[in-house]
Amino acid sequence: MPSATEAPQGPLAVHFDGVRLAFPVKNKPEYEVLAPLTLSVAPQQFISIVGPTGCGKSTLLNVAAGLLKPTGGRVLIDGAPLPGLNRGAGYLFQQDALMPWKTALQNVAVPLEIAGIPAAEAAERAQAWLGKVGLARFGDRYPHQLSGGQRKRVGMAQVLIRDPQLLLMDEPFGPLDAQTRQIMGTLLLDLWAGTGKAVIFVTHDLEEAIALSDRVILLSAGPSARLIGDYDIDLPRPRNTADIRLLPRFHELHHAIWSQLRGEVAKAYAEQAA
Ligand SMILES: Nc1ncnc2c1ncn2[C@@H]1O[C@H](COP(=O)(O)OP(=O)(O)OP(=O)(O)O)[C@@H](O)[C@H]1O
Repeated sequence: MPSATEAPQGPLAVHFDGVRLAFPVKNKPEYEVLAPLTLSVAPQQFISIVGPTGCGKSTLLNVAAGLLKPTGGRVLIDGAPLPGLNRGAGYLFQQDALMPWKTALQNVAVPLEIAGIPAAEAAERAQAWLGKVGLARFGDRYPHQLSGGQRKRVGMAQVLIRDPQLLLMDEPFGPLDAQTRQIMGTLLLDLWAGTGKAVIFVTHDLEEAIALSDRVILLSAGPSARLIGDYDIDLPRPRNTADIRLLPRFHELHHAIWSQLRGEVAKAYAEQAA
Protein backbone atom coordinates (compact mmCIF):
# COMPACT_ATOMS: atom_id res chain seq x y z
CA MET A 1 0.00 0.00 0.00
CA PRO A 2 1.39 3.47 -0.84
CA SER A 3 2.47 5.78 1.98
CA ALA A 4 0.28 8.71 2.97
CA THR A 5 2.74 11.27 1.68
CA GLU A 6 3.90 9.75 -1.56
CA ALA A 7 1.54 9.39 -4.54
CA PRO A 8 2.13 6.13 -6.40
CA GLN A 9 3.59 6.20 -9.91
CA GLY A 10 1.43 5.86 -13.01
CA PRO A 11 -2.03 7.12 -13.94
CA LEU A 12 -4.55 6.99 -11.13
CA ALA A 13 -8.17 7.93 -11.32
CA VAL A 14 -8.36 8.85 -7.63
CA HIS A 15 -5.77 8.97 -4.89
CA PHE A 16 -6.91 9.67 -1.33
CA ASP A 17 -3.69 10.91 0.20
CA GLY A 18 -3.89 10.76 3.99
CA VAL A 19 -7.47 12.05 3.85
CA ARG A 20 -8.93 12.84 7.24
CA LEU A 21 -12.44 14.12 7.85
CA ALA A 22 -13.83 15.58 11.07
CA PHE A 23 -17.06 17.48 11.61
CA PRO A 24 -17.21 20.39 14.06
CA VAL A 25 -19.68 19.82 16.89
CA LYS A 26 -21.01 22.77 18.91
CA ASN A 27 -19.46 23.02 22.41
CA LYS A 28 -17.83 19.60 22.02
CA PRO A 29 -14.65 18.16 20.56
CA GLU A 30 -14.83 17.67 16.79
CA TYR A 31 -16.22 14.35 15.58
CA GLU A 32 -13.58 12.50 13.57
CA VAL A 33 -15.38 10.34 11.00
CA LEU A 34 -12.33 9.23 9.02
CA ALA A 35 -8.86 8.83 10.48
CA PRO A 36 -6.13 9.62 7.91
CA LEU A 37 -6.72 7.22 5.04
CA THR A 38 -4.71 6.49 1.92
CA LEU A 39 -6.28 4.68 -0.99
CA SER A 40 -5.63 4.62 -4.74
CA VAL A 41 -8.17 3.73 -7.39
CA ALA A 42 -6.73 2.98 -10.81
CA PRO A 43 -8.45 3.94 -14.06
CA GLN A 44 -10.83 1.19 -15.22
CA GLN A 45 -11.02 -0.18 -11.70
CA PHE A 46 -14.31 -0.98 -10.01
CA ILE A 47 -13.98 -0.77 -6.25
CA SER A 48 -16.58 -1.09 -3.53
CA ILE A 49 -16.43 0.42 -0.07
CA VAL A 50 -18.07 -1.63 2.65
CA GLY A 51 -18.21 -1.17 6.38
CA PRO A 52 -20.68 -1.00 9.24
CA THR A 53 -23.42 1.60 9.33
CA GLY A 54 -22.20 5.11 10.09
CA CYS A 55 -18.51 4.34 9.52
CA GLY A 56 -18.06 7.04 6.88
CA LYS A 57 -18.61 5.37 3.49
CA SER A 58 -20.79 8.18 2.14
CA THR A 59 -18.46 10.72 3.68
CA LEU A 60 -15.52 9.27 1.75
CA LEU A 61 -17.52 9.36 -1.48
CA ASN A 62 -18.52 12.96 -0.80
CA VAL A 63 -14.85 13.83 -0.40
CA ALA A 64 -14.13 12.29 -3.83
CA ALA A 65 -17.05 14.27 -5.26
CA GLY A 66 -15.59 17.47 -3.82
CA LEU A 67 -18.77 18.02 -1.79
CA LEU A 68 -16.77 17.78 1.44
CA LYS A 69 -13.32 19.28 1.89
CA PRO A 70 -10.96 16.99 3.80
CA THR A 71 -9.91 18.24 7.24
CA GLY A 72 -6.47 16.83 6.47
CA GLY A 73 -4.67 15.29 3.53
CA ARG A 74 -5.78 15.75 -0.08
CA VAL A 75 -7.56 14.11 -2.97
CA LEU A 76 -5.77 13.76 -6.30
CA ILE A 77 -7.76 13.21 -9.48
CA ASP A 78 -5.58 11.89 -12.28
CA GLY A 79 -2.61 13.21 -10.33
CA ALA A 80 -3.91 16.75 -9.79
CA PRO A 81 -5.32 18.06 -6.49
CA LEU A 82 -9.11 18.34 -6.55
CA PRO A 83 -9.75 22.09 -6.41
CA GLY A 84 -13.43 21.99 -5.44
CA LEU A 85 -16.39 20.19 -6.96
CA ASN A 86 -15.34 17.15 -8.97
CA ARG A 87 -17.04 18.13 -12.21
CA GLY A 88 -15.57 15.22 -14.12
CA ALA A 89 -17.34 12.65 -11.94
CA GLY A 90 -20.81 11.20 -12.37
CA TYR A 91 -22.73 10.70 -9.13
CA LEU A 92 -25.59 8.28 -8.57
CA PHE A 93 -27.36 8.35 -5.21
CA GLN A 94 -29.84 6.06 -3.52
CA GLN A 95 -32.60 8.63 -4.05
CA ASP A 96 -33.89 9.42 -7.53
CA ALA A 97 -32.59 12.67 -8.94
CA LEU A 98 -35.12 12.77 -11.78
CA MET A 99 -37.22 15.85 -12.43
CA PRO A 100 -40.87 14.83 -12.04
CA TRP A 101 -42.11 17.35 -14.62
CA LYS A 102 -39.87 15.99 -17.37
CA THR A 103 -40.30 12.76 -19.33
CA ALA A 104 -37.71 10.00 -19.19
CA LEU A 105 -36.23 11.20 -22.48
CA GLN A 106 -36.10 14.81 -21.33
CA ASN A 107 -34.50 13.78 -18.03
CA VAL A 108 -31.75 11.86 -19.81
CA ALA A 109 -31.14 14.80 -22.16
CA VAL A 110 -30.75 17.38 -19.36
CA PRO A 111 -26.96 17.05 -18.83
CA LEU A 112 -26.34 17.50 -22.57
CA GLU A 113 -28.59 20.54 -22.74
CA ILE A 114 -26.76 22.05 -19.77
CA ALA A 115 -23.53 21.43 -21.69
CA GLY A 116 -24.94 23.45 -24.60
CA ILE A 117 -25.69 20.58 -26.99
CA PRO A 118 -28.55 21.56 -29.37
CA ALA A 119 -31.92 20.14 -28.24
CA ALA A 120 -32.45 17.88 -31.29
CA GLU A 121 -29.02 16.25 -30.91
CA ALA A 122 -29.46 15.93 -27.14
CA ALA A 123 -32.83 14.18 -27.68
CA GLU A 124 -31.33 11.82 -30.25
CA ARG A 125 -28.47 10.85 -27.94
CA ALA A 126 -30.86 10.52 -24.99
CA GLN A 127 -33.01 8.14 -27.02
CA ALA A 128 -29.94 6.04 -27.81
CA TRP A 129 -29.11 5.90 -24.08
CA LEU A 130 -32.65 4.90 -23.21
CA GLY A 131 -32.11 2.00 -25.62
CA LYS A 132 -28.87 1.01 -23.87
CA VAL A 133 -30.65 0.79 -20.51
CA GLY A 134 -33.56 -1.18 -22.00
CA LEU A 135 -36.13 1.62 -22.02
CA ALA A 136 -36.30 2.53 -25.72
CA ARG A 137 -40.11 2.57 -25.67
CA PHE A 138 -40.48 4.47 -22.39
CA GLY A 139 -39.12 7.87 -23.40
CA ASP A 140 -42.46 9.67 -23.09
CA ARG A 141 -43.22 8.36 -19.58
CA TYR A 142 -42.94 10.64 -16.58
CA PRO A 143 -40.99 9.37 -13.52
CA HIS A 144 -44.19 8.57 -11.57
CA GLN A 145 -45.26 6.32 -14.47
CA LEU A 146 -42.10 4.19 -14.13
CA SER A 147 -41.21 1.41 -11.65
CA GLY A 148 -38.37 1.92 -9.17
CA GLY A 149 -36.05 -0.18 -11.33
CA GLN A 150 -37.02 1.74 -14.47
CA ARG A 151 -36.41 5.07 -12.74
CA LYS A 152 -32.99 3.78 -11.73
CA ARG A 153 -32.27 2.90 -15.38
CA VAL A 154 -33.21 6.43 -16.41
CA GLY A 155 -30.94 7.79 -13.67
CA MET A 156 -28.08 5.63 -14.89
CA ALA A 157 -28.55 6.84 -18.49
CA GLN A 158 -28.66 10.43 -17.21
CA VAL A 159 -25.31 10.03 -15.47
CA LEU A 160 -23.58 8.01 -18.21
CA ILE A 161 -24.66 10.21 -21.13
CA ARG A 162 -22.01 12.75 -20.02
CA ASP A 163 -19.37 10.01 -20.30
CA PRO A 164 -17.73 10.72 -16.90
CA GLN A 165 -14.43 8.91 -16.38
CA LEU A 166 -15.17 8.44 -12.69
CA LEU A 167 -18.46 7.11 -11.33
CA LEU A 168 -19.33 7.68 -7.69
CA MET A 169 -22.23 5.50 -6.60
CA ASP A 170 -23.77 5.64 -3.14
CA GLU A 171 -26.05 2.65 -2.51
CA PRO A 172 -27.59 3.32 -5.94
CA PHE A 173 -29.72 0.18 -5.89
CA GLY A 174 -30.59 0.43 -2.19
CA PRO A 175 -34.36 0.89 -2.50
CA LEU A 176 -34.85 -1.93 -5.05
CA ASP A 177 -35.88 -5.52 -4.37
CA ALA A 178 -33.13 -8.14 -4.35
CA GLN A 179 -33.85 -9.49 -7.83
CA THR A 180 -33.98 -6.05 -9.45
CA ARG A 181 -30.74 -5.11 -7.68
CA GLN A 182 -29.00 -8.04 -9.33
CA ILE A 183 -30.41 -7.16 -12.75
CA MET A 184 -29.31 -3.54 -12.30
CA GLY A 185 -25.87 -4.68 -11.16
CA THR A 186 -25.41 -6.76 -14.30
CA LEU A 187 -26.60 -3.85 -16.44
CA LEU A 188 -24.12 -1.54 -14.72
CA LEU A 189 -21.27 -3.99 -15.39
CA ASP A 190 -22.30 -4.32 -19.06
CA LEU A 191 -22.34 -0.53 -19.48
CA TRP A 192 -19.04 -0.10 -17.64
CA ALA A 193 -17.08 -2.92 -19.34
CA GLY A 194 -14.43 -1.64 -21.70
CA THR A 195 -15.17 2.04 -21.05
CA GLY A 196 -12.04 2.69 -18.97
CA LYS A 197 -14.11 4.32 -16.24
CA ALA A 198 -13.17 4.02 -12.58
CA VAL A 199 -16.04 3.28 -10.21
CA ILE A 200 -16.28 3.82 -6.46
CA PHE A 201 -19.37 2.02 -5.24
CA VAL A 202 -20.62 2.34 -1.68
CA THR A 203 -22.82 -0.44 -0.36
CA HIS A 204 -23.73 -2.12 2.90
CA ASP A 205 -24.37 -5.33 0.93
CA LEU A 206 -21.21 -7.43 0.90
CA GLU A 207 -22.54 -9.86 -1.71
CA GLU A 208 -23.31 -6.99 -4.06
CA ALA A 209 -19.82 -5.56 -3.49
CA ILE A 210 -18.11 -8.86 -4.33
CA ALA A 211 -20.34 -9.54 -7.34
CA LEU A 212 -19.54 -6.17 -8.92
CA SER A 213 -16.00 -5.27 -7.97
CA ASP A 214 -12.33 -5.72 -8.77
CA ARG A 215 -11.52 -4.74 -5.18
CA VAL A 216 -13.49 -4.55 -1.96
CA ILE A 217 -12.27 -2.00 0.58
CA LEU A 218 -13.27 -2.52 4.19
CA LEU A 219 -13.63 0.35 6.68
CA SER A 220 -13.63 -0.20 10.43
CA ALA A 221 -16.43 0.89 12.73
CA GLY A 222 -16.37 4.61 13.48
CA PRO A 223 -15.60 7.05 14.88
CA SER A 224 -12.17 7.53 13.32
CA ALA A 225 -12.80 4.78 10.78
CA ARG A 226 -9.70 3.23 9.24
CA LEU A 227 -9.08 1.20 6.12
CA ILE A 228 -8.72 -2.33 7.51
CA GLY A 229 -9.11 -4.51 4.44
CA ASP A 230 -8.30 -4.36 0.72
CA TYR A 231 -9.43 -7.54 -1.03
CA ASP A 232 -8.74 -8.41 -4.66
CA ILE A 233 -11.82 -9.99 -6.19
CA ASP A 234 -10.32 -12.48 -8.61
CA LEU A 235 -13.60 -13.65 -10.13
CA PRO A 236 -13.87 -13.94 -13.92
CA ARG A 237 -15.41 -11.24 -16.10
CA PRO A 238 -17.77 -10.67 -17.81
CA ARG A 239 -20.01 -11.36 -14.86
CA ASN A 240 -23.67 -11.92 -14.31
CA THR A 241 -24.19 -10.68 -10.75
CA ALA A 242 -26.67 -13.48 -9.97
CA ASP A 243 -24.72 -16.40 -11.47
CA ILE A 244 -21.35 -15.30 -10.07
CA ARG A 245 -22.70 -15.95 -6.55
CA LEU A 246 -22.82 -19.67 -7.30
CA LEU A 247 -19.04 -20.01 -7.74
CA PRO A 248 -17.11 -21.59 -4.84
CA ARG A 249 -14.56 -18.74 -5.07
CA PHE A 250 -17.37 -16.23 -4.42
CA HIS A 251 -18.14 -18.03 -1.16
CA GLU A 252 -14.48 -18.14 -0.16
CA LEU A 253 -14.17 -14.39 -0.69
CA HIS A 254 -17.42 -13.74 1.13
CA HIS A 255 -16.28 -15.86 4.06
CA ALA A 256 -12.91 -14.10 4.25
CA ILE A 257 -14.33 -10.56 4.14
CA TRP A 258 -17.31 -11.28 6.39
CA SER A 259 -15.01 -12.82 9.00
CA GLN A 260 -13.41 -9.39 9.31
CA LEU A 261 -16.54 -7.30 8.79
CA ARG A 262 -18.75 -9.03 11.36
CA GLY A 263 -16.63 -7.81 14.29
CA GLU A 264 -16.83 -4.23 13.01
CA VAL A 265 -20.60 -4.49 12.59
CA ALA A 266 -20.88 -5.64 16.22
CA LYS A 267 -18.66 -2.73 17.35
CA ALA A 268 -20.79 -0.22 15.41
CA TYR A 269 -23.99 -1.45 17.06
CA ALA A 270 -22.36 -1.34 20.49
CA GLU A 271 -21.13 2.22 19.82
CA GLN A 272 -24.58 3.40 18.72
CA ALA A 273 -26.28 1.76 21.70
CA ALA A 274 -23.81 3.32 24.20
N1 LIG B 1 -22.71 17.05 8.65
C1 LIG B 1 -22.40 16.21 9.64
N2 LIG B 1 -22.10 16.65 10.88
C2 LIG B 1 -21.76 15.81 11.87
N3 LIG B 1 -21.68 14.46 11.71
C3 LIG B 1 -21.97 13.96 10.50
C4 LIG B 1 -22.35 14.79 9.40
N4 LIG B 1 -22.57 13.98 8.31
C5 LIG B 1 -22.34 12.72 8.73
N5 LIG B 1 -21.99 12.71 10.03
C6 LIG B 1 -21.63 11.52 10.83
O1 LIG B 1 -20.53 10.91 10.18
C7 LIG B 1 -20.60 9.50 10.31
C8 LIG B 1 -20.43 8.84 8.95
O2 LIG B 1 -21.60 9.08 8.17
P1 LIG B 1 -21.75 8.42 6.73
O3 LIG B 1 -23.09 8.80 6.20
O4 LIG B 1 -20.56 8.74 5.92
O5 LIG B 1 -21.72 6.87 7.10
P2 LIG B 1 -22.05 5.60 6.20
O6 LIG B 1 -20.96 4.63 6.47
O7 LIG B 1 -22.29 6.00 4.80
O8 LIG B 1 -23.40 5.11 6.89
P3 LIG B 1 -24.61 4.19 6.35
O9 LIG B 1 -24.02 2.85 6.02
O10 LIG B 1 -25.52 4.09 7.55
O11 LIG B 1 -25.23 4.89 5.19
C9 LIG B 1 -21.91 9.18 11.01
O12 LIG B 1 -21.65 8.94 12.37
C10 LIG B 1 -22.72 10.46 10.86
O13 LIG B 1 -23.60 10.63 11.93
